[in-house]
Amino acid sequence: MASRNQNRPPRSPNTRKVGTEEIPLDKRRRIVGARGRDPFGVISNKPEDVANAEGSECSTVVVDFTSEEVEALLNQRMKKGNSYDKKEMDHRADLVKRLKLCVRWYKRVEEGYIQEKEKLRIELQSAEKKCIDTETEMKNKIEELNETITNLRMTISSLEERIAKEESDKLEAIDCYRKEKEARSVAEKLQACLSTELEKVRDEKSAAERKAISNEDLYKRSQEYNMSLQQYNSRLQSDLETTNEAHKRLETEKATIVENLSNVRAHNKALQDQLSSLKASQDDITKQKEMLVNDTSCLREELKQIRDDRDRQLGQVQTLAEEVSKYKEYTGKSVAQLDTLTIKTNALEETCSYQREEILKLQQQLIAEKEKSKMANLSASETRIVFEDQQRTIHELQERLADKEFQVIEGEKLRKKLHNTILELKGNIRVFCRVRPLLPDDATGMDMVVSYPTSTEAHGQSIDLIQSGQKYPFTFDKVFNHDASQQDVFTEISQLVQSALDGYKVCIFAYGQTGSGKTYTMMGRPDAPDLKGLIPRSLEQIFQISQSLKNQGWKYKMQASILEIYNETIRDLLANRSSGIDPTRTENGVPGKQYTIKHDANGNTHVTDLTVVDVCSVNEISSLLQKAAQSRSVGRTQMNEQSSRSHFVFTLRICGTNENTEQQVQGVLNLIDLAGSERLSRSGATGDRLKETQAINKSLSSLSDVIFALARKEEHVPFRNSKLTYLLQPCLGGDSKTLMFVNISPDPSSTGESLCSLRFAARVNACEIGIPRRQTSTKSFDSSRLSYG
Ligand SMILES: Nc1ncnc2c1ncn2[C@@H]1O[C@H](COP(=O)(O)OP(=O)(O)OP(=O)(O)O)[C@@H](O)[C@H]1O
Repeated sequence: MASRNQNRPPRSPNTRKVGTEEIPLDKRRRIVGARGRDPFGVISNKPEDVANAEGSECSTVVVDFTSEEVEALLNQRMKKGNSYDKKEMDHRADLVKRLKLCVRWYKRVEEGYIQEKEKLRIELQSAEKKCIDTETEMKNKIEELNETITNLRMTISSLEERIAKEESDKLEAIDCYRKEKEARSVAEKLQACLSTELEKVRDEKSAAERKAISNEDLYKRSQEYNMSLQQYNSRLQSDLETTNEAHKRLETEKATIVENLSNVRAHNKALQDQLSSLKASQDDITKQKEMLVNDTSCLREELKQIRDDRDRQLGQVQTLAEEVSKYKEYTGKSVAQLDTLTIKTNALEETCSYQREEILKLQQQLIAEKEKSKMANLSASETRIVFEDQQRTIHELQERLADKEFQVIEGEKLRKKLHNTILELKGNIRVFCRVRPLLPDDATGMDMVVSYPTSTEAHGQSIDLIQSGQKYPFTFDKVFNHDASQQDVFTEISQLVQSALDGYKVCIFAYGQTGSGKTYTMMGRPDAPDLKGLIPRSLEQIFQISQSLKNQGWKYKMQASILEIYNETIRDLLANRSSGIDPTRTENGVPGKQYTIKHDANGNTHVTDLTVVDVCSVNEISSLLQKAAQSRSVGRTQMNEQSSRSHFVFTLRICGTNENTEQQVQGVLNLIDLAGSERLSRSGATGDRLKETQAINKSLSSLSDVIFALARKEEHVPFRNSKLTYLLQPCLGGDSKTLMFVNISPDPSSTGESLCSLRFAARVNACEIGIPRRQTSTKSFDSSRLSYG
């Protein structure tokens, strides 16, 4: 790749020091090559050095050289042109060699420069393409990420809903479980109570049964005892009866004995013996009787005792019988109680078994609920994990999004910078030429007046105009021939429209003679989509891009105004003219609108009383353009204009703010259809028509002067010379972008005007670099010649 430094010519070593002291730094060009060797060793007096230098100058190392030095070298040659001695001849030969070297070096540098320019262009194109690719990729990624985020948000909300539902289910289950537990404990307590009561009743029942059995035993024993007592009593009675019978018998025996005694007494004596023996036997019997009486009393006492015992026993039996009956009664009661208790117990047992079943069911339910709760806990924890995962993912995505947004913003900044660099490299002031096709009304039967050189260098940028057999060549940034479509033309300027959105001030002019296609270029035919001009296409692009930049946080506010300048008078084309009266005119002594142009410190232009409309869509703009076209035609009729003799200025102010980066841009897009340039001689002007043509020519030459002065950074810029230039003052110069279309008619009868237009445009075009382009010379061009007189 050719080094940029090759653009500088070599500098002689003997002039180097002087040059460093004398020549200002900004004018000096310094070249640094690869090897660090001074190539101007070759420009010494030694022929071998020269030869070496010729072979090695491609590897030029350090060279300082100025155009003044070359001039000095040439002058030196000229001065010494008259001496012919050998030394002088050698010196000249040496000079010639050095100059040849210089010339060759220049050629190579020029080639290198062209290559470098080409490469730079290719690099810029690829960088631009890359930038566009990155931009679309970023946009796609952002869209993808936005989609993913919305999906994730939806998933999260559904998961949150599920979690909330499951939580409520879980709480319900827990509540249910708690209630069941309480019911179960209450039932268990009741069961325990009833069991103890049942146990008590059972104990009581068994005690009562035991008591009844013992009572029955007692009763039986008492009856048995009673029987035995009755038997004993009857035995005692029979014993008493036998004893009484024995006593009676004894009594009778006594009587018989007594009788026998008397008998015996008689026999007493006889029986004395007997008596004594009888006495003894009587004593025995008395004794026996006493014994028997004792026995009887004993028996009586015993009987009494037995009777007492019997009475006591009877009392006891009675109490026992009472007790038995009481016990029987009690047993009956107990049995009834037992029955009721048994019924109760049965009922309780039933309740118990029912409750046991219920408890079993509840336990099963509880187990199921526990399972459910476990599952719910599991799924909740799983969900929580998923949720946390998703939150992490969201966080990551958000971070990535922020990164991408940052990258997009940086990319956008880079794109803007590159875009602007490209435009600056192309030139902040550019001139395009457009030749319209021949129209049926154009003069025919004559030779073609325009041709397009086809050499590679000039291809697409050159145009030759033939007038009276003489060829006038011109070079512009771009030449559109009669075949170029509206889209072809727009493609070339669309980058400028982007610049307006990026915050730059852009002016696009259409300049040319009447009928050369200015209005066709700027407005086209809005009804036919393919034939739409630059204004509708630019506005469509602006709204499209501003919409697509919304994703990056950009919001745009657009304001449109449309005016025309006729005879140095401003006409508001958006003013309401319901009465059909021009608002600038005074009516009944009331002064009309003034339309004074004012510029503020921020570089904004304000035209007093001018209608400024906020616009949000292309449709709104279309209706504004329609309204302006109507106002323009009404104005023309009122002012008795024959054709388009006014400058049409469409201004769109773009105010963009980025809420993400807090950036602000303020761009202006001016689209201007200039009044047709016309030679005074042609217009056949007299009176008002003459004044009108003079005003147009003055403002056009003023425009060219202003652009020229701005490009050359001249201190005095004559903005106030015309309303048009004063109006556009903040939008011209600096880093503003200016594009001039010079429209040419191929009509052979208007070659003079075409030549004039091309010269005008060539002058504007020359501003960009300050020197004439190709063979187009503007040095001798005087703007006063633009008067077309
Ligand atoms: N590139 C083109 N292709 C086809 N027709 C064209 C082209 N340029 C201009 N014309 C036609 O030429 C005629 C004159 O064009 P236009 O009205 O745009 O010229 P103008 O420079 O605006 O004239 P004026 O200064 O009078 O307004 C129109 O009929 C237009 O349709």
